[in-house]
Amino acid sequence: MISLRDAVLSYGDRTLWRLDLDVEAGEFLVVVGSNGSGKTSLLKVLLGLRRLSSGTVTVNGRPPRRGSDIVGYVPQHRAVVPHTPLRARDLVRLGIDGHRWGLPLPRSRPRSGARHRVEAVLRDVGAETFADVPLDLLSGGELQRVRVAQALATDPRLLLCDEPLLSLDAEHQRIVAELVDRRRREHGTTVVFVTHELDPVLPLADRVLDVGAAVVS
Ligand SMILES: Nc1ncnc2c1ncn2[C@@H]1O[C@H](COP(=O)(O)OP(=O)(O)OP(=O)(O)O)[C@@H](O)[C@H]1O
Repeated sequence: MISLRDAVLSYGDRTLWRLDLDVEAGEFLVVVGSNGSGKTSLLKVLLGLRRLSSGTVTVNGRPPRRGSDIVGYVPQHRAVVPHTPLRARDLVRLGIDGHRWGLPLPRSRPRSGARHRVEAVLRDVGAETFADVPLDLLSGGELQRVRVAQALATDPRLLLCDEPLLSLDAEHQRIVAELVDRRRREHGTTVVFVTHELDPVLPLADRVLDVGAAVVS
């Protein structure tokens, strides 16, 4: 599903990592590394939002393409704007209608069946009961479930999660990690999961990649 060959990411003179990596379909890869080691940058390469400095990357056999339906993304959490008019179900709907990743993408045409799809993913993550609650009123754990639902809205084959356990208590860390893993088990979705919290995901992970150890010396 993912292949990186002699893949190097540098910013100016600073090389963040050099990676040779194959991730199989249905694999659960956990990515760790210190602050600033390049974990988010790796996800952005896989999303087609950053170019490698050298080497090659393919996702599902092709160079990554921004806005691809086969990739779902749970970005690093940012605070919800107070008094936002958006409800949980609206956020999930945006995952289908084109304003994914906070970027206005060209395809903003509503798709047939989108409403049913929104209901289905809200059900999948157990968010039906708070689907109509404004986002700024949701608890951290509820909001994180809705953000996972948004990433799953296009039925992706690859799910990229950037620290989805941040600021959740231990119980909700387990709930969110298991939610992602259930998706992987039931649909064969490949998972790349960036986290500083290893305990909740170690029982689920096939492999752990330390990008901090993948730096060129
Ligand atoms: N466009 C850019 N130009 C220059 N430097 C950048 C750019 N984007 C990111 N960086 C730097 O690259 C480093 C890696 O950033 P990245 O966000 O990938 O780290 P991270 O491992 O996800 O960190 P954290 O754990 O703190 O979220 C940081 O030092 C960051 O400042």
